[in-house]
Amino acid sequence: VKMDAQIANVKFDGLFINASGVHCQLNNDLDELQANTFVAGTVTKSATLASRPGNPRPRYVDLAHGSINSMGLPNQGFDYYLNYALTRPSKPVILSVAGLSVAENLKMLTQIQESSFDGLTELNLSCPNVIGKPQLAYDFQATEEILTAVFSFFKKPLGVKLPPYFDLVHFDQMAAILNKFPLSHVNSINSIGNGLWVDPVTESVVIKPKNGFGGVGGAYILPTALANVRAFRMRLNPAIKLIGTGGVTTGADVFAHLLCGADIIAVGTQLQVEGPLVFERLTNELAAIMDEKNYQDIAELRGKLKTL
Ligand SMILES: O=C(O)c1[nH]c(=O)[nH]c(=O)c1Cl
Repeated sequence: VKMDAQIANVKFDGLFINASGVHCQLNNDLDELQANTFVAGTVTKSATLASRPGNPRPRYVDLAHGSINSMGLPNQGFDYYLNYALTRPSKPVILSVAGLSVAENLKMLTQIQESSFDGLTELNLSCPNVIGKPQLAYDFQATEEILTAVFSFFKKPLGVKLPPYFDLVHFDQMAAILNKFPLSHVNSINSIGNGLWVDPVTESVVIKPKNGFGGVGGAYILPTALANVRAFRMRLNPAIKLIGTGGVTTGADVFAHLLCGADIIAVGTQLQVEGPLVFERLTNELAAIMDEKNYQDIAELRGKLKTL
């Protein structure tokens, strides 16, 4: 079964990447994914200029049908990941940046522009867990302003990582903004921000930061992820590709994301729970579904979701 995709000048020989934040903080984590036959590319942990320890622990917990996290952007610092991208990969590396200010984002993007990096860059506009900082992409004016500033000098392929939206008018408004820019891709969705999990035994929250509020991932968020992928596919210029992230735990979930229009599939919580073997399982489960339906190539079904 033919499973590949292209975003800008970057060819992915397969469908699967990790979701940023999972299995991608250190070189060894990234190398392990790069070496995995069923992984088509890797995304680095979103970087800030300086390295960060992140929020106090416990800051990640697996739940019955997903996860909750308030990591707080722990990362090795931007240079570490740029260096990895420049020296190590056999497969595409997507460089994720999440500066704590517009200026910090512009600084990192300038360094990428001036470097020999020729892969994809992803501007994370949706981290929900930096205390005191909003998820930038919920502010439409600020989003348009930062993208205008970025594209005034950044000439390499650039995508954005978006939070989930929950209102059709918001899809219209955000897509109208994004369509103004020569984006390589949109990665939708990030975790559903500021969920809360309660342990009835301890009568307590389960993560320490932010009084227990954190981004929700995993099966809980699949319907929201599918809606966002579909909504943006229906609204964005076809030249803007889609990375479908959120809620993928089975081959059927992958198939659903593809029907909604995803070009590439990112796996987060299920990768955290199951480890890199998840990619072989998802590949096999998807291939079985495609065989059963007599599809030879993903291109035959991508974006072809039917309505009633
Ligand atoms: O707390 C985090 O590090 C984090 N956690 C998320 O669920 N999404 C993000 O984009 C980030 Cl940056």
